Amino acid sequence: MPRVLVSDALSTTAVQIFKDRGVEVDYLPEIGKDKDKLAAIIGQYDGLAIRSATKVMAKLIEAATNLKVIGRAGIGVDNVDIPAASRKGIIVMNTPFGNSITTAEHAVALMFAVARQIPEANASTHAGKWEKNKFMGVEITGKTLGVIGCGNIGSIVATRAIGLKMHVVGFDPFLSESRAAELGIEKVELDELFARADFITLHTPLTDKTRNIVNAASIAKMKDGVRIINCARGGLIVEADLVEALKSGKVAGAGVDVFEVEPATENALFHMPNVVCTPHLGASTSEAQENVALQVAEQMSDYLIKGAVSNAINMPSITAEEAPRLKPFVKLAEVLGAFVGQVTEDPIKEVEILFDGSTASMNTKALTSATLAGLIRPQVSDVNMVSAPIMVKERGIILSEVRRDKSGVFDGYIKLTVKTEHMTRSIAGTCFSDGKPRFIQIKGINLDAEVGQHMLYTTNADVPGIIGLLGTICGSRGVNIANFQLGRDRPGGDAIALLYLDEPFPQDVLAELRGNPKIDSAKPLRFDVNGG
Ligand SMILES: NC(=O)c1ccc[n+]([C@@H]2O[C@H](COP(=O)([O-])OP(=O)(O)OC[C@H]3O[C@@H](n4cnc5c(N)ncnc54)[C@H](O)[C@@H]3O)[C@@H](O)[C@H]2O)c1
Ligand SMILES: O=C(O)[C@H](O)COP(=O)(O)O
Repeated sequence: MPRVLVSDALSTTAVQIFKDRGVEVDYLPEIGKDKDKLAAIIGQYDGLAIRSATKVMAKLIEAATNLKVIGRAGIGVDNVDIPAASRKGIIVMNTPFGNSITTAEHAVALMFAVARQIPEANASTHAGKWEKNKFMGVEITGKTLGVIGCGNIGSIVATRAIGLKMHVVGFDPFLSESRAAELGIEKVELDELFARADFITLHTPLTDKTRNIVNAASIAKMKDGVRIINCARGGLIVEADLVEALKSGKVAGAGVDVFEVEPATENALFHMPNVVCTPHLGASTSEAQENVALQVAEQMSDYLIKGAVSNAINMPSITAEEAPRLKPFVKLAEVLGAFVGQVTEDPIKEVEILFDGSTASMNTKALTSATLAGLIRPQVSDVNMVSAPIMVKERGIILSEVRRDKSGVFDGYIKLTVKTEHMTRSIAGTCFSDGKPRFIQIKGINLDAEVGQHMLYTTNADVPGIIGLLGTICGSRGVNIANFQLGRDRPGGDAIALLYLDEPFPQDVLAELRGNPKIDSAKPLRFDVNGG
């Protein structure tokens, strides 16, 4: 039974869902804050469910020897070292929509709070001061709101603001004109947004491009008296620059839910007039927390139990419905990759994967990942469908995928072609109704060969006596041949043989075979025929 650790304060709905789905679960909501304790136990778990308090960095990932999936009950995954997780073959998934409305509402709430100085007025009133003249606010009706990042949350904020009679300008490099029109917002460049907005709200992920997007230079481009709201990530604003701009009056107010360093127990923004701070509460409503807990537990269970992948950051999605149909083809793709990976010694420069007929309409991203995993596993043993694409990219291998309509007798097949400096190799395979992978073409030679755990692949000229030669050498050295497959491109042309063996082919017999002038090459192969 797979085992999951919940290391942050998720709704306990998640715990029940894990149990109902047949996943053992430990709920230790405080442990995520204690790096050492977490590292000491993480090796026991197949899954880790987190919010933003658990930092899953390279050291923890190193210790996570059994971990297969990290589930983020929320949106931002900047607390997870995704490249390190991918290299280790760990899927990272989030719950992209579960808390968007809640977070958008928090941004709108902060905007009002800043516009009308509600927290300070509240504190003053509770203190019995009745400072009616002190808290003069501004209306938001008719004002321009600049939304930086018009994805799920940004677009909800935009539509709410339009409902509040604001004019909305948006900057997002991935926002199309048609989407902007659909939302009723004006798409502008960043500098124009800075120049025109009375209120600015941030809704981008924290990336190298967005880090420090609000700094002294960008603030200088803004309107005097601008108000800034940040419910996205702390690193988007240079806090020291914001403090200076608040002091000078350039920025009239700020609503800040997220900080450069969290938990933020000390910060230069604290105690400043008209700075409204909340402790990363954007996603903290009972509705959102139920949503994300339920969703993350379902997604993680689906993956651990059924192999279905949804909302993964570092792996193509595989739905629970398609997982059973895809499974044999994933195996086929791995086996094709493994064949070429084992017979290719030169560094690989290019990989082409052709999806013919029915395979072209399958989840080819998943099939490509599986092919690549099989292909590079002989060189890097610790690789899977998650880590293979990143490793292939890191090695500078050029990858191309081709899809085409059914072109031959098979309903569909996959053909893998690999180029090195010196040669091009190709292999094709399909799955029959028994779900078993078959090689249907090797080196352009047609055949119909099952996949065995231990095999020997030889190439030779098509001349009489090869079967006898292989049989004699193997027989005299006690190597039992369980089965045999032959193929040739034409009479007297190039020929190949596949021998099915009970055990790995002995090295000394291999040397004898390779020394025989009738055999061009002989390569022992091993396939994981039983593994998922
Ligand atoms: N305060 C909270 O509790 C809380 C809750 C949820 C999400 N968040 C944060 O909000 C962020 C946004 O969430 P979302 O669900 O809207 O994500 P999303 O992926 O739907 O939207 C992000 C948008 O940012 C855009 N973007 C990327 N780089 C940009 C750039 N350089 N300039 C402008 N736009 C850029 C993207 O194109 C995308 O449209 C998350 O990454 C997360 O960090 C915070
Ligand atoms: O990215 C998110 O989903 C938010 O930052 C929420 O974080 P939290 O789960 O720690 O509240």
